[in-house]
Amino acid sequence: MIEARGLTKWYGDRTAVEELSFDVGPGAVTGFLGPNGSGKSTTMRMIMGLDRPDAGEVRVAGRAYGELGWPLREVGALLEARTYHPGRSARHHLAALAAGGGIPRARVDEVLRTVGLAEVARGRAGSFSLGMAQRLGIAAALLGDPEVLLFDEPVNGLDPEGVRWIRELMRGLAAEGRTVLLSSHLISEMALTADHLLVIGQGTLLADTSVAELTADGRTLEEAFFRLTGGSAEYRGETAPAAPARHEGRRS
Ligand SMILES: Nc1ncnc2c1ncn2[C@@H]1O[C@H](COP(=O)(O)OP(=O)(O)OP(=O)(O)O)[C@@H](O)[C@H]1O
Repeated sequence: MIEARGLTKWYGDRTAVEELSFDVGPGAVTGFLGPNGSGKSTTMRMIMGLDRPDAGEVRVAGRAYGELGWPLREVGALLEARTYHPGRSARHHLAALAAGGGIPRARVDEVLRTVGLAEVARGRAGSFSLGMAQRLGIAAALLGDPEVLLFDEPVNGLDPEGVRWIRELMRGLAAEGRTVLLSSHLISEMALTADHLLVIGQGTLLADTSVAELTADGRTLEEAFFRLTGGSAEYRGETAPAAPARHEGRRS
């Protein structure tokens, strides 16, 4: 269970997250959706104790992250790929995390097999592709066999087989009764993976609802998302490149 109450974060005079309150419950995949810059990563960082809220609080398994005795055994997260030393092997990286987190060494080989990196686990992780780095980040999140899991854009860089694998992994973790919070910009993928959705725009909560409810009137999840976030996208490109100004010559 993740419980956020009045969660607020400013960067200078910019409000990244404002008065966010929500619960993420066990036994389901909860999708975390929002346009670029809407505050998803900031929220996940606050859940993981990496950013301090300016107001409000967030609890994981009933406690603030900093109060957890063995945090890796309570909550696992993939927030960014490539958070390892490039000269270390995947196996060495995970073994160091296990040693520091009170996790049996045997878990290292288990999670390497789960994410499909067992064959390459002795090579330098610095040579990993983005997809392999994502898999290593997922292995680190799973290492402590935690009840609560957070994944920020886990399908980033994964090939179609990897995307399908992530979907099945997320669904499997939820089916085991775990709490799974998943952010992704791939709405079609979210429609296949998530049971519940938190939608944010400009740092505030726009919807806390089930996927079924959001699409009950026959709209696709993408249509529902655009309707919810229509006014809150911070960055928008042009639909066609602007034509260069023409200097019309004087005709005689
Ligand atoms: N370390 C930081 N310093 C200053 N501003 C920041 C910092 N981190 C985030 N922000 C700002 O906070 C806001 C929320 O950013 P955040 O990265 O949480 O959004 P996001 O929803 O994860 O975006 P994306 O989908 O693009 O990853 C943005 O306006 C961003 O510029």
